[in-house]
Amino acid sequence: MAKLFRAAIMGPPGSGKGTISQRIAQSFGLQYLSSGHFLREGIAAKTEAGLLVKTYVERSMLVPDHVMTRLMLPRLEQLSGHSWLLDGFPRTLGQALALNNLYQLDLVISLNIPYETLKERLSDRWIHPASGRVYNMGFNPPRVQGKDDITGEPLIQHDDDKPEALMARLRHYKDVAKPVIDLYKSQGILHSFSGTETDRIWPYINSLLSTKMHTQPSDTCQAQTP
Ligand SMILES: Nc1nc2c(ncn2[C@@H]2O[C@H](COP(=O)(O)OP(=O)(O)O)[C@@H](O)[C@H]2O)c(=O)[nH]1
Ligand SMILES: Nc1ncnc2c1ncn2[C@@H]1O[C@H](COP(=O)(O)OP(=O)(O)O)[C@@H](O)[C@H]1O
Repeated sequence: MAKLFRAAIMGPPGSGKGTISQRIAQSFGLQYLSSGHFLREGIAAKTEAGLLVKTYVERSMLVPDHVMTRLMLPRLEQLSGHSWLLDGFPRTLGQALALNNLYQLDLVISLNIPYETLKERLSDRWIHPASGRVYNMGFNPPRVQGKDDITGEPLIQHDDDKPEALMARLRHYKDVAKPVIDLYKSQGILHSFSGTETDRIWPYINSLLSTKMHTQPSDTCQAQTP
């Protein structure tokens, strides 16, 4: 059977994880799972998971590791037989170790983007809440202002994308991510990319993935089949 490919993308809020993940999913056919989107979906649908995490997500606090792993690991089990890309999970060392017990990641992408760039991007970020599609009024504006391209539904902004909340979020991200990054570095699977423009970083990621997925045959065709 073809070897499955398993990857994760890390980086501070606004670093382009969602944007790059969408390109990876489209170009390489990986199943894409964003923890933030998954949690918000549960909250909107008032599922058991949604009720459990609501207070944390609404205050931009990390959901405790035991809750997060209890939600995400079964979700990954549903993707067995597919190659996948995780965005936003694992975020802590505890989550990374729990994931490690079940799956060996093939590749972790880490994005290093300067603070000023993050601030500018997030103040301009608009989201279609139902799908998680992300727009930016300068970089990739919707076709009709304030409306999602596919559904025509209204776009929203997250409160915690405002500059006053950003510095604390970034500091917190760095503290929590460091041991996770160190773990993946020690496993030899971490690849870091720095820059201020997604379009300049993307060709390097594209070529890295082409090489990695080419050297180990993947199930990308299966992954695209519903
Ligand atoms: N100006 C600009 N905006 C970008 C670029 N890459 C992504 N964005 C926008 O920056 C915001 C944050 O990107 P996103 O992918 O949501 O980052 P995430 O928080 O790491 O998932 C979104 O509004 C994107 O459309 C870029 O190269 N330039
Ligand atoms: N891996 C995770 N561990 C704990 N909480 C998480 C995780 N992923 C997402 N969350 C929760 O969901 C919220 C939104 O996540 P996300 O969309 O990734 O945005 P951000 O990058 O701003 O944290 C977070 O503020 C947090 O409450």
